[in-house]
Amino acid sequence: MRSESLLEYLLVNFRWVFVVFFLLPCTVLGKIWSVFEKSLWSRHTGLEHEKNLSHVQRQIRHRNKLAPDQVMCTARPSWRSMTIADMAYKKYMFNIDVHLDGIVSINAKTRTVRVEPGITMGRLIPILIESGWTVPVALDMEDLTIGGLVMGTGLESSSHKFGLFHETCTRYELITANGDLIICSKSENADIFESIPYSYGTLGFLTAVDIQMIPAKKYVKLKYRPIRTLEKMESRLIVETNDLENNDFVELLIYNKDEGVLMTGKMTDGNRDIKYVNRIGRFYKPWFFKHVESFLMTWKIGEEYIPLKDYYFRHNKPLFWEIQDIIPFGNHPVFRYLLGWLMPAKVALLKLTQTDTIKQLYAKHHFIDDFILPISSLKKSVQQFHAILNIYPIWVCPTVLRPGKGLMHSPATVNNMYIDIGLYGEPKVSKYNPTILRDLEIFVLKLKGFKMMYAGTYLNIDEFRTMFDHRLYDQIRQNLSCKSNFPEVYDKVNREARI
Ligand SMILES: Cc1cc2nc3c(=O)[nH]c(=O)nc-3n(C[C@H](O)[C@H](O)[C@H](O)COP(=O)(O)OP(=O)(O)OC[C@H]3O[C@@H](n4cnc5c(N)ncnc54)[C@H](O)[C@@H]3O)c2cc1C
Ligand SMILES: NC(=O)C1=CN([C@@H]2O[C@H](COP(=O)(O)OP(=O)(O)OC[C@H]3O[C@@H](n4cnc5c(N)ncnc54)[C@H](OP(=O)(O)O)[C@@H]3O)[C@@H](O)[C@H]2O)C=CC1
Ligand SMILES: CC(C)=CCC[C@@H](C)[C@H]1CC[C@@]2(C)C3=C(CC[C@]12C)[C@@]1(C)CC[C@H](O)C(C)(C)[C@@H]1CC3
Repeated sequence: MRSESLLEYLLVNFRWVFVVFFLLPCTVLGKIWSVFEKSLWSRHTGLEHEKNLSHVQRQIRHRNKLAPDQVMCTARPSWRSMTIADMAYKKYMFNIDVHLDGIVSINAKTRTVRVEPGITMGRLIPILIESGWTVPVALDMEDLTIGGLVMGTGLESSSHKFGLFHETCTRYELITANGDLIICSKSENADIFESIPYSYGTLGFLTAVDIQMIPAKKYVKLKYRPIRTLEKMESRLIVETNDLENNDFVELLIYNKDEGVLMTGKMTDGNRDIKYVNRIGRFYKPWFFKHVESFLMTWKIGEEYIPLKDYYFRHNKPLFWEIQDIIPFGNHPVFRYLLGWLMPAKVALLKLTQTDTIKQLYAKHHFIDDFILPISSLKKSVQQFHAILNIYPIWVCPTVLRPGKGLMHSPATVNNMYIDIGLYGEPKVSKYNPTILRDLEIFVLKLKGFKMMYAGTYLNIDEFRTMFDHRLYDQIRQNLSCKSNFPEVYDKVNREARI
C-alpha cells in the first residue's frame, strides 16, 4: 500500500487518533495564544479601528483600478467558516481582507457594544459578562463571528423574545463598492440598514456593528420537561414561547418521533437557597444533549441552576451531537476525566485537516441543515423529516419573525412565531440521497418557511427569490452600484458555489 493511501486510510478510519492526539493539543495551544490576544484587546482603541477601516478602503480602491470586473468577497478562508461546505467562489472572486476582530467600545449609557465583525462569540461573551453585560441573542458556538451572523443569520433560545441576531443590532458601518464608508441605522440610511442582514456580504463590507446589551445575571434557572407525542410538544412549545414574562430561553430537543425534552429558562442572580449549581461547562461534565436525554429516563420534570456562560455555550463541546461521529467515546467518563479538558476541538482545525475521502463520505452519508418554519407546523414537519431522514436528536428553537422589507421577514404584517428545526447527523433511512434536500426545501417553501443558507441550496434562482424577498435588496444593489462589484446572494449559496 502506498504511504499516501495508508495515511488516508488511517485518517478516515481512525480519525479520532489524529483528533485526540494532535488536533486537540493544537487547539489548546491556540487557546494559550488567545490569552495573549486578550491582552492585545485592551489596547484596541477607536484609533486602531480607523486604521483598520482605511486598510479595507485601500484594498477596494486598489481592486477598482486593477480588476474592476472581478466581483469581491471577503478573504476569510473557507476552513475558518462555520459551515461544512467549501466556498468555491472564493477562488475566482477578488478577496478583500476584512479581518478586523476587536471590540471598539462598550457604552453602558446607550447599552451598546461596538465591535468589529471578525470578533467571535467565544471572545465577546466572556468579556461582556465580566463587565456585567451580555447580548440578547448569544449564540451557542464559540467560533461564530458577528459579521457572519449579521450577513448570514443567527438565532438562539432567546430568539422567541428578541428575534434573529441582527434584530439586536442597531448600527452598521459598511464600506461600499467605491470604497466609501456609510453608516446605517434605523434613522440613517434606513433602507440599507434593513437590507444588510442575510445579504451574505453582497452589498458591501461590514467594518463595525453596534449590538444592544442587557444586564447579565449569574445563572440560568433551567426547567426540563419530558414530553410524549409531537402534538403535545407543539402545543406546549406554543404556550411557553408566549410566556415572555417567565421564559428568557426556550428550546426543545426531540429524541425520537414520540419523545422530547422542552427546556425553559430564566436569567437570575439566584438567592442564598441555591444548593446545587450544575456547572455544565466543566470539562468532565457529560455532553449537554446526553444530560438532557437523561430526563427521558426518569420522566420527571427537572430544574437546576446553570452559570450563564456555561448555558450559552452548552452545545459547543459536542458541536451539538456532531463530535460523536469523530470521537465516538468522547462522552465516556474515562475519556472526559482524562482528556476532556482538551475539548472542544476547534472546528477550523477539523475542517482544515479533513481529507477528501472524509469530505465525500460526509457529502454522501451525512445531513446538516436548518429549516425555519411556522411554529404550528412542528408536528407536520417533524413527521416529514422522520420519513425522509430519520435523524435524531432534532434541535428546535423558536424565533419571532417581524414584518419588514429585508430578505427574510414575516410574510404577514404582524410578528409571527417560527421555529428553527436543525437536523445534524447520519440519515437512518435505506434510500438516502443528498439531492433529497431539494424536496425538503420545496416542502419548506410551501409552508412559507425559510432555510438557513450556510449549508447551501438546491433551489433554483426563481424558487430562491420566492423564499426570500428581493424587492428592497435589488433596489439597494442598484443604488450602491453592486452589479459588477459584488455577486448576488444566490451566487454564493447555490450548490455549485458551496461544494
Ligand atoms: C460521513 C462519515 C464521516 C466520518 N467521520 C469520521 C470522523 O470524523 N472520525 C472518525 O474517526 N471516523 C469517521 N468516519 C469513519 C466511520 O466512523 C467508520 O469508522 C468508517 O466508515 C468505516 O466503517 P465501516 O467501513 O466498517 O462501515 P460501517 O461503519 O458499517 O458503515 C456503514 C455505512 O455507513 C456509513 N457511515 C459510517 N459511519 C458514518 C458516519 N459517521 N456518518 C455517516 N455515515 C456513516 C458508511 O459510509 C457506510 O456506508 C466517518 C465515516 C463517514 C461515512
Ligand atoms: N445558531 C446559529 O444561528 C448558527 C448559525 N450558523 C451560520 O454560520 C454563519 C456564520 O458563520 P461565520 O463563520 O461566522 O461566518 P462566515 O465566514 O461563514 O460568513 C458568512 C457570510 O457573511 C459574510 N461576511 C462575514 N463577514 C463580513 C464582513 N465583514 N463584510 C461583509 N460580509 C461579511 C461572508 O462573506 P464572504 O462570502 O464574502 O466571505 C459570508 O457570505 C452564518 O451563515 C450562520 O447562519 C452556523 C451555526 C450556528
Ligand atoms: C442554526 C444552528 C444552531 C446550526 C448549527 C450548525 C452546526 C451543527 C454545524 C455548524 C458547523 C458544522 C457544519 C461543522 C461540522 C458539523 C456541524 C456543524 C458544527 C463538522 C464538525 C462535521 C465534521 C466535518 O469533517 C467538519 C470538521 C468539516 C465539520 C465542520 C463544520
